[in-house]
Order: sequence, then C-alpha cells, then structure tokens
Amino acid sequence: MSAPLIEIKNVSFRYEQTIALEAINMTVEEGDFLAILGPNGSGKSTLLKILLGLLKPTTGEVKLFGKDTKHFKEREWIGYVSQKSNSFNSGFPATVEEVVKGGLVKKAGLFHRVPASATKEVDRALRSVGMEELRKRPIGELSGGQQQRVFIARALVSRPKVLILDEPTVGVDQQNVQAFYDMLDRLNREEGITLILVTHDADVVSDRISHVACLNQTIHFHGFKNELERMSDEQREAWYGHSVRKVHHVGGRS
Ligand SMILES: Nc1ncnc2c1ncn2[C@@H]1O[C@H](COP(=O)(O)OP(=O)(O)OP(=O)(O)O)[C@@H](O)[C@H]1O
Repeated sequence: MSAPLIEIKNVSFRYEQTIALEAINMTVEEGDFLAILGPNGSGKSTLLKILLGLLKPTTGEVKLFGKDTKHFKEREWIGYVSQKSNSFNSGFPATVEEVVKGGLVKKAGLFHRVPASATKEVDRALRSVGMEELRKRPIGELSGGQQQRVFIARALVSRPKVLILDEPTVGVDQQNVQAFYDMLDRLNREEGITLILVTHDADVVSDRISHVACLNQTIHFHGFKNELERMSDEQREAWYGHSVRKVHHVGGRS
C-alpha cells in the first residue's frame, strides 16, 4: 500500500499565549473527501497553515506524500483556495482567464515564462469547474459562487493532487451550494483529486463528503462521515462547546 497523502503525527501548535492544537493525529488517504469541522477559534486555519507549510508544528510531525515537510518540495501538488478569495469588487482589472493563468506562476516560478501550453491548461481547468463560457469576463462582475469556481480553477491549473478549500461555500448563495458540491464531487470522483475542506458549520456536511474530522484544539472525531451519527450528544457538546444540530445525511458515501 502506498503512503497516506497526509500524515499528521502528534502535532501540537502554540502561539505565544494560546495552545491552538494539541496532540493531533490524522491521516488523509488518496481519494478522500474530508471535511474538517469546528467552531470559531478551534484551530482549523492553524492546521491548514501547518499543512501548507506556512507554520511549523511546535511539536510532532507532518508527512506529505510520505515525506517529512522539510524534504517535500512538490508544493504544486497541494492546491489551496483561501477563505476570502471570492470577494473581488466589480472594478478589479482582471478577466477570468487571467486570474486562472496566474495559478501557473506557482509552478513556473515568478521569473520564469508561463509555458506555451498555458492556454490549454487554463481551458482544462475552466472546463473542470464549468466556467469556460465566462473566460473573457472581468472577475469582479461574477457572483460569489462563480468567483469561487474561478479560484478553484486557478488552483487546478497546476494539476494538484490535493485541493484544500477554506470555507468554500461562504459567499455562495443558497441555491447554488448543491451545484457547488456537485462540482467538488466530480473533481473528487472523476479527476481523482483528494479534497480537504474546512468549515465551522456542521450543516454544510453534504452527502458528497467521505470523511469528517471534528476539531476543537484536539480531534474529537475522525472517520467516515456516516459514523458521525453515532457520536453522542455529550461528545458533540464536548467538541462544539454547546449543543449542535445532528447531521441527518446518512446516505451517500461511506
Ligand atoms: N497569529 C496568532 N497569534 C496568536 N493567536 C492566534 C493567532 N492566530 C490564531 N490564534 C489563536 O489560535 C486559536 C486557533 O485559531 P484558528 O484561526 O486556527 O481557528 P479557526 O478554527 O480557523 O477559527 P475561525 O473559524 O474563526 O476562522 C484561536 O484561539 C486564535 O485566537
């Protein structure tokens, strides 16, 4: 069996006064679609920053694709869509395709030429998120959900194996949330991209997700999404700090 894509071993992290993460153990396997859930301040962003190599664990270790983070150089294998990416106003002077092409800079390096195949790669990425028709439109003229898709295309253009999304449905209007999850589901199942999404809202757990991790400084639950149903109210309260609504979607993937 190949090594897990991500292995988090006994990771703790503290900011000067605050212990943000304590003894986190978790693995993500190829093809997983994992939702990391937790209330405000539970350490979700800190954990992501550690996975992205922006913060170093205070103790413990993280392995990416079987390698210690110190030796992991293939950063383009991990795509990232940040929380605030879909908030461009109408005056922002870039078209959809220019924004997506910008994602190739990470792969080519800032002072290298973007390869001649860039247009093909941009087309492919825009098709993956169903945005090829809008390629000439200024990014600021699109809805929050459409902008979010463009930023996913920007992350996909360098062909990552894992895509990390921070609160991806913020700014996506309610009637488009399901279509947004359909798109993520397709990326996961058809293109084989491992997905990790972070949210503080248990309600967004959809049928498309395969695994759930409940974080609040420590991991209170990590497993298949439909096993989350078995978490007792006490465990739920210990995790969230107050009563939360149970997730009712038990169908779908396991
Ligand atoms: N730069 C920092 N310096 C000091 N403390 C910080 C810093 N960033 C985060 N913290 C603290 O670490 C804890 C975890 O924060 P983190 O941002 O990881 O949580 P989160 O789950 O992403 O929250 P949210 O859902 O509100 O985005 C919080 O108590 C927070 O106040």
